[in-house]
Amino acid sequence: MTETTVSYGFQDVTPEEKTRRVGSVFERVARRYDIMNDFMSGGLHRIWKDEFVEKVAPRPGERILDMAGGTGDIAFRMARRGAHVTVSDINPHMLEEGRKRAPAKLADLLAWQEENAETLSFSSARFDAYTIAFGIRNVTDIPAALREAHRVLKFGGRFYCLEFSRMEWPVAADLYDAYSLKVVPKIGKIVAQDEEAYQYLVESIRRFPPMEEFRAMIGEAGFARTSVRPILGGLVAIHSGWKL
Ligand SMILES: C[S@@+](CC[C@H](N)C(=O)[O-])C[C@H]1O[C@@H](n2cnc3c(N)ncnc32)[C@H](O)[C@@H]1O
Repeated sequence: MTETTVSYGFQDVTPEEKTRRVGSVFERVARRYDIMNDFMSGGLHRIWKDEFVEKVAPRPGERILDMAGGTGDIAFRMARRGAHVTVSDINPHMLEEGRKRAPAKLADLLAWQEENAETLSFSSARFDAYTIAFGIRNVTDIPAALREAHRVLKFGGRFYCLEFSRMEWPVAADLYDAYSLKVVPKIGKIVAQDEEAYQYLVESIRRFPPMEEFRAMIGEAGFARTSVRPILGGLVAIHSGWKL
């Protein structure tokens, strides 16, 4: 009998092993996670996150679940617009860094809760919107996480995902490949003292499904009116869908 495997970067491992290894990656990098994002992307991740939150268009009083919310970058942006945001992540070390960084004036709008995206403890039809930024490719069972996103949304609720994808500009794509696979792990070694963690993070981008394939997966989870907006030729993409 063949054992089910999933990708951990370029390696195929058991689902349990992926969950364990991803947990270890984010435990190790939690303290340097935010500074590494600036180093790796030259600050671009801030612009992508701003664009993502523009698309979400949170309204005052809305209840939003920011899944795989890590150290809170997306949640802070949405809470600044008056939304009540539950920041959930499987990793307590990432949430702990987020709590430390949270602006005091947003405290009443933020709740922090450890959760596995695949098996949420929230009741059904609870949130107006669900966001997940640079998180879904780290989840072991992606279809299960998408089904859970659909379950916890109210009817009329919105789903948004920001994730790295495949750049489709030919020359730029080759340069980006070389930069991410060869340079980023070295930056990880210097800044976060962890080359292996950043090797995984860049390899996992290559193993993530292409935009249209991922869009189909969102549809299979039950979402309607799915769409995808590529940014920088598909380097990153914003996927969205509705629970109708
Ligand atoms: C690259 S970080 C993204 C953090 C944040 N959303 C951001 O944009 O900066 C990925 C996060 O996914 C979380 N994660 C991985 N697997 C998860 C799962 N099954 N359920 C919830 N969070 C998960 C990790 O712990 C990590 O905090």
